[in-house]
Amino acid sequence: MYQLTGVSKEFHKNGKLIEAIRPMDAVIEDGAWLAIQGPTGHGKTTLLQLLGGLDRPTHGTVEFDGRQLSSLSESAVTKIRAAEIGFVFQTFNLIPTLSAAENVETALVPLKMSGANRRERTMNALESVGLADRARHLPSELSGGQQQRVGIARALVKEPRVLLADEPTGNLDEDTRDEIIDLLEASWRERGLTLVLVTHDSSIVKRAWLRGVMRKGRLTISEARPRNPDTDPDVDPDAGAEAEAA
Ligand SMILES: Nc1ncnc2c1ncn2[C@@H]1O[C@H](COP(=O)(O)OP(=O)(O)OP(=O)(O)O)[C@@H](O)[C@H]1O
Repeated sequence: MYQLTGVSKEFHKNGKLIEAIRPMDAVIEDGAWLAIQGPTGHGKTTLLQLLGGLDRPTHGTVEFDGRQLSSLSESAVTKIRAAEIGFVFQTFNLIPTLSAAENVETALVPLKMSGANRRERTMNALESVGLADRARHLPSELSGGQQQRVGIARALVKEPRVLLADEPTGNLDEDTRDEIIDLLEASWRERGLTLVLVTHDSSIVKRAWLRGVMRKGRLTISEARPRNPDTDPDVDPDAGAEAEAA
């Protein structure tokens, strides 16, 4: 799914150089469930932005499904992002003046489908997160957990290949956190997604399949738990090798 080679990201602020990502390599296999933790300011969000094509590395290449995000035009990356990459944010990022359904539907606008098709997919997505009966509610009329469910429906409605979640439960209490992680995990399992999630919460990392640690701008990935063949979907063991050969 992802192959990062020699990737670094530098920022310049007030005449100072900030090395948010130091030169690193990584492979994230198709169908992986990777939870990334690490101290604050060590590059986790920056890494997610590179994986999502929201930003470009200073050096190195980010390959997504055989395509080098770093060398594609802005419009080509925007197209990939719109069709194949779902984002979930800590602060939900819903548009306050739009209903739950309208917020979800916004993700389909760039995909050029009929209004009827958009509305049908929107309702299916809201139903899949248990919020069909809240379709007309504004974000301010929903609880934090419900708002995050809308955020997840918005990310899933386009049927992405990857879900990138940045502290998706950071603003929620523990019970709601567990519900949201259950939902993300079910989506990963049922839809065969690749799930990459950043969190400060060790109890979430224990549920993931792979544990990533981001320290001083470098990611190391290790197995968090053995794969359970009864409940975990298959991954394509050659995905990394294929990306390497491409
Ligand atoms: N747009 C930017 N301009 C300048 N510096 C930036 C920018 N984005 C991030 N940084 C800096 O890069 C470093 C890594 O930031 P990043 O947000 O990736 O860390 P993080 O691990 O996600 O932190 P947290 O856990 O607090 O969210 C920090 O020193 C941050 O100040």
